[in-house]
Amino acid sequence: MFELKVITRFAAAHQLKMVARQCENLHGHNWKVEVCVGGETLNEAGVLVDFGEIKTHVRALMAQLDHKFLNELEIFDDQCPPSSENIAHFIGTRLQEMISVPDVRVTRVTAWESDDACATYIMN
Ligand SMILES: Nc1nc2c(c(=O)[nH]1)N=C([C@H](O)[C@H](O)COP(=O)(O)OP(=O)(O)OP(=O)(O)O)CN2
Ligand SMILES: [Zn+2]
Repeated sequence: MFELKVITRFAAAHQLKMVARQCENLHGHNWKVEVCVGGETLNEAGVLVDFGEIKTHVRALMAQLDHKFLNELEIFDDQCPPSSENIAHFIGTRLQEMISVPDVRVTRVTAWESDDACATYIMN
């Protein structure tokens, strides 16, 4: 299998309950997001899918998150708070819906909220 990775970033604010107490205060992160897509078959140009297509889709998703107060977005709520886990899940599931190339699927999304902490959603 071939796997491609595209890295993007966004800045946003959030509040989390029931983690470390200081997370309940409004605060922000500069998230780094790694998106991986995989597949078996290369096209006639010798690529799985154009990096540009993946970047276009990921940028559209980043635009929904960048410089937002994540708790106020419709995609998050008390059952799905804006943790790095749920951010990675949101990006992965939406990106899969956007990719137009058959047999290319999102394999994993990693959301780094700092240099030393990240959450990865692995797609089935
Ligand atoms: N599994 C998760 N744990 C935590 C998440 C998360 O999304 N998934 N998020 C947070 C908060 O975003 C919080 O802002 C991070 O705070 P903290 O862990 O305290 O980060 P620090 O850099 O301040 O940590 P140090 O202890 O100074 O390294 C928390 N947990
Ligand atoms: Zn935080």
